[in-house]
Amino acid sequence: MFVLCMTCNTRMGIVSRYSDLLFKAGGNILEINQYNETDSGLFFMRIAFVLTDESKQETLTSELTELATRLEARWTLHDQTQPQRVLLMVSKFDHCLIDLLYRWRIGELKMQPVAIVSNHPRESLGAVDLYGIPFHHLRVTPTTKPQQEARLLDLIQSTGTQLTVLARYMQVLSDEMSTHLQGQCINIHHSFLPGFKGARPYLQAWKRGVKLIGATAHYVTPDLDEGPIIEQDVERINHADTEETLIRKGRDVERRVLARAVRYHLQGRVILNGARTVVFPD
Ligand SMILES: Nc1nc2c(c(=O)[nH]1)N[C@@H](CN(C=O)c1ccc(C(=O)N[C@@H](CCC(=O)O)C(=O)O)cc1)CN2
Repeated sequence: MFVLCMTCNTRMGIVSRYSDLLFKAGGNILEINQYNETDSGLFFMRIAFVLTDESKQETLTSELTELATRLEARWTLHDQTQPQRVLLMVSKFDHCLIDLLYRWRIGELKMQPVAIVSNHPRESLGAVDLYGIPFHHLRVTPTTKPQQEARLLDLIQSTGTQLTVLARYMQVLSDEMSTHLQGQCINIHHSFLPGFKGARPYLQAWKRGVKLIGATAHYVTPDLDEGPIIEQDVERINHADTEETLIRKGRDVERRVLARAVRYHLQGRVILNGARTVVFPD
């Protein structure tokens, strides 16, 4: 199966042009989603299709390129039989990492984990099964971040990483690194953004006395906790909760929000729209 994502200035006939092109190329559309953003005049579309004759893929790609040029469209085409190479990053809290690895092991997340990176030694993860995925301890201090990030960048390039997931990685990536990874790095923030940014959102939530806590998965940008949001969810809490019970209740929300965001990204269901996203959920 292939997934085509495109965005361009809206006009009549975009859907029919693509569906006609795919039909003539022997493509069978399995799922199609589109959205017209009236304010901006932008059009967004995702088409999942199979090719009845795989040998036509090259011709199809050149025809799609021509059409995108005529439409001045931004587009991507992913062969879903080629799982994306994913680098997972973690600090002390491993619940999101373990959850992603479990969903990968049972086939829910179609990805190819290529490395697990932590700023803490392997022992900090205890007896967690990493299924033979190479583990890299990249220690960092405020003064060694450039060197550490140079090693991280080497690893991302040498493993052919296509998606980096910050699964409770608690170090701020530099402007250079987050810009280099634009649209290819997803972070799980343990609050319902824009509320309670920073490193201790559950303490902030407890002090504020909120009745709902949440989690937010977003693409990483140089602006801390400001990246385009992919997915969010909440959990009801009450006056009797402490920071500890919020951290416990928060773990479940973080796990499901990050897993959904990673799945949507891997399935080509997220299209960047400036500082926001268009998401076609499954
Ligand atoms: N460029 C970005 N890098 C990271 C982002 C981001 O949005 N843009 N998100 C963080 C994750 N995060 C919240 O979700 C977060 C992590 C860490 C901190 C923080 O203040 N860290 C301190 C050090 C904390 C420590 O050593 O324990 C720091 O880096 O000085 C705030 C928010 C991941 N990276």
